Amino acid sequence: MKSIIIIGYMGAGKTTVGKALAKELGVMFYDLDWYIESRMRKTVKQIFDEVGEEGFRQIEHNMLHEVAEFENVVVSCGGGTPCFFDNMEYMNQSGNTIYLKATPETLYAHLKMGKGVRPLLLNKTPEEVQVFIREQLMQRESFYEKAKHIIDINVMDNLDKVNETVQEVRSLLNV
Ligand SMILES: Nc1ncnc2c1ncn2[C@@H]1O[C@H](COP(=O)(O)OP(=O)(O)O)[C@@H](O)[C@H]1O
Ligand SMILES: O=C(O)C1=C[C@@H](OP(=O)(O)O)[C@@H](O)[C@H](O)C1
Ligand SMILES: [Mg+2]
Repeated sequence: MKSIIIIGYMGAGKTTVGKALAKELGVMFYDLDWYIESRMRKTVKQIFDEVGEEGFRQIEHNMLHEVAEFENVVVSCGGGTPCFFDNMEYMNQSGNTIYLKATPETLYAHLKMGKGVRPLLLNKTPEEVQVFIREQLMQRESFYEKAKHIIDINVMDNLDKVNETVQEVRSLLNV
């Protein structure tokens, strides 16, 4: 199986869906943020604090090249991964890319439920976060839409939807 690479904005469910998909397929799962954290022995937040977003993007680019070398795996990227360097073209060459596409409202609802720390969203009021998501999604969409496959994620009010998305990916890729 060609590796499956999941992309999309923060809160789309890349990590959640990727993990469930890999489990079902019985293949290894790599979340790029987790991979970075274990290789650097620092959290994503610590990396942002120490070397800024620019430093993080360089590390992310390097680590992407490590995980994309693995065969027969599922990889979940960070929301910004496709938008820097030639990462998107590189991912399209290395595997089957899938964009989990969601509305700003769904993304915000997911992010509010989740406990994960996202440096780009810190120190903002709820209103500011919603505006930020809408604006950044518009800037990033053209990168995301280069993915080989796009799956629309509707408002997800329960985790059964994760399984629905996993089945959708499987039928799309015939895996
Ligand atoms: N299909 C879904 N239904 C409900 N909640 C979801 C779904 N997918 C993700 N979530 C929740 O949204 C939050 C963000 O998901 P996550 O997988 O971390 O997104 P990403 O990796 O794209 O930023 C998590 O708290 C997760 O439990
Ligand atoms: O969108 C982004 O620029 C980022 C998304 C995060 O990953 P998730 O999309 O899994 O939250 C993480 O890589 C970092 O906080 C930056
Ligand atoms: Mg994630």
